Amino acid sequence: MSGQYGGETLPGAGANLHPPHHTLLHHPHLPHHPQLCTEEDFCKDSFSFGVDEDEEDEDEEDMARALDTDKPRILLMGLRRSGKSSIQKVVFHKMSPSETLFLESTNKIYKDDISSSSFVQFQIWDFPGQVDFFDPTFDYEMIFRGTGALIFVIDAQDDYMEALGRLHLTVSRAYRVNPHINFEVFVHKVDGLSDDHKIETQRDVHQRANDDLTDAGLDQLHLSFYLTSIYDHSIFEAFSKVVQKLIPQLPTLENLLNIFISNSGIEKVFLFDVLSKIYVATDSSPVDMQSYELCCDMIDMVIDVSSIYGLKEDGSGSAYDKDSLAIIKLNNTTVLYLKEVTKFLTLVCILREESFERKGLIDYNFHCLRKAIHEVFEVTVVRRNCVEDELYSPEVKAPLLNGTPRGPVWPAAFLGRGGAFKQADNTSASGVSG
Ligand SMILES: Nc1nc2c(ncn2[C@@H]2O[C@H](COP(=O)(O)OP(=O)(O)OP(=O)(O)O)[C@@H](O)[C@H]2O)c(=O)[nH]1
Repeated sequence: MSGQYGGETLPGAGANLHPPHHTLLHHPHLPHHPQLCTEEDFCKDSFSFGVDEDEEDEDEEDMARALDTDKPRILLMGLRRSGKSSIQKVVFHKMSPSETLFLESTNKIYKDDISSSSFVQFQIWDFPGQVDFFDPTFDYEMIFRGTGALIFVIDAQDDYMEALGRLHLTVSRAYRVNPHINFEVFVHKVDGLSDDHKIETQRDVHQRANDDLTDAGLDQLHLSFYLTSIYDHSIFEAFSKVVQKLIPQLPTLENLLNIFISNSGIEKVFLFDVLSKIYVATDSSPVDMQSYELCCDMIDMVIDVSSIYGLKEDGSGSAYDKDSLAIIKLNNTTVLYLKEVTKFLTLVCILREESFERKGLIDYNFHCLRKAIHEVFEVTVVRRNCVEDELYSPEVKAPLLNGTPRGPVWPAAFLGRGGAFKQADNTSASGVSG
């Protein structure tokens, strides 16, 4: 076991909660991530198009294999040097932002299989800047057909008119092939802009992109816009939103978290993917960046301290496991409470010190919540297996998102069968379904 800080308070932690931005660099003790090992492994799993002819057959086989998988696919597209590879490396490979300065230009599609959570299993495909839709080796129809989200990255520090033209071409093609794709636009590198300039740029990009779509008769195509930078948490926030749209269980999780916080006197809760610090769900109160950043920093700190002091003497063990738990009391009467939920997920709560006096109640409710979350995913896996075993007809495939059932699945604990949350006044609260 490692990383247990149960009941311990780290004095003055609030003041020192900002370790260097990405201290998690290549942690060997995080849950095994098949694609996170080395750059070499990463490249082995890539495939290319429009490259040397003798590589083509192999590449096509790779592509066919990749397309065969049922995992949701997220595409990263945009002009050269807009920041696509940097985003992928910083969010999923713990590269520090300053290291991205040395990234070489991508000339192949890199397929990165993210299996960092038991249910958020998706692939990120990083495209080279010079994608040519007219290149016969680039089968864009096949690629777009299996895509869940298309992220188009626009460099906000550059003249973005060319990027807007490319955005229009890309999304209109993709939409014609697969109208179910979520189209996400990252107005990126905004760290170099003043606050006013950021807002103005986003407004301008939004306006021009939508005008282009209206002119092309594509008003029904919806684009979502995010201001992002790899130098702060905005890129993680934006990616969280992108990923959440691909999680069919999101409404169930949100309901569970709402019930949990209202019965436990908690102010805000995030369910995090530990490795990427993407939050896969939160309660329905608004997210403010400060709270999100605080929770991200807490995860970094727990993993860092665990990696140093929590492993066995022979260095075995994991920096994050079922006993991982941390409590930090800040100097402004706020308490941060982190607890393991699954191998890949952790819950981070923000609450007042006085609410934390009822720790027993919080722990009991956490136990119910944890059980419910496990049931959500067990039900999902069972349902997925049943569906896959029974039929492969288009009718059955249709409601699936790349192999995962859409629509809410109600765990027993949530429905009041397998348990119930306790309320702060100690009465029992059976779950409200729906
Ligand atoms: N200031 C700033 N620079 C960034 C940011 N993201 C990426 N960059 C820089 O932008 C440059 C290009 O980044 P890449 O990630 O290589 O861009 P790309 O879109 O993958 O480029 P291609 O592979 O040529 O298509 C690098 O020098 C990065 O350090 C950001 O958020 N802010």
